[in-house]
Amino acid sequence: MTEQVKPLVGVVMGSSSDWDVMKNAVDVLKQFGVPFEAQVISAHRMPDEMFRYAEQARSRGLRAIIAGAGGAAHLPGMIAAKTIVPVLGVPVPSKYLRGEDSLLSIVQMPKGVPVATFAIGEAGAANAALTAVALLAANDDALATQLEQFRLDQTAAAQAMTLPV
Ligand SMILES: Nc1c(C(=O)O)ncn1[C@@H]1O[C@H](COP(=O)(O)O)[C@@H](O)[C@H]1O
Repeated sequence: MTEQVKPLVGVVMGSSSDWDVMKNAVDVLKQFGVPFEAQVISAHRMPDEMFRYAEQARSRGLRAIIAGAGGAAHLPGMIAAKTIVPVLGVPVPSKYLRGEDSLLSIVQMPKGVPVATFAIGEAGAANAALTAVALLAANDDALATQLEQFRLDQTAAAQAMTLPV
């Protein structure tokens, strides 16, 4: 029997329709070898499951929760209301308001219940995961070295950019 690695990061989203955006977070966690779990939890459609997830997050060993939602995006804030595990909120682009509604729903938290809020869409999801990696790297030298290398590679790629002039 193989031993299950306990997830350190939880990735949750309000709908499977958020996956194309939120998979950018999952891809980063996979790239860094961070144990994670990913699932649909909707504050509006699954409130009891959402509270249970938030209440158990810390005792289950999660160190960060990446929560993405679109429109009336209450999921990140309501999870943050029920746990002290850092919540990283990702506004998913919405059908009618291009995600500006999602962004404002997530970012305008009352003082005392923070959600670290990222940019709308794919870059926001990837950056949320990179921030989760950085949080974990504070107590993990190997992960810190990996993150340093990622940034060096990124710098080299930018330095190698040319223009068609
Ligand atoms: N904002 C929320 C929440 C929530 O905050 O709990 N639950 C679902 N949704 C959002 O509704 C949008 C449309 O969902 P459907 O595609 O399932 O109709 C999605 O972007 C989802 O995140």
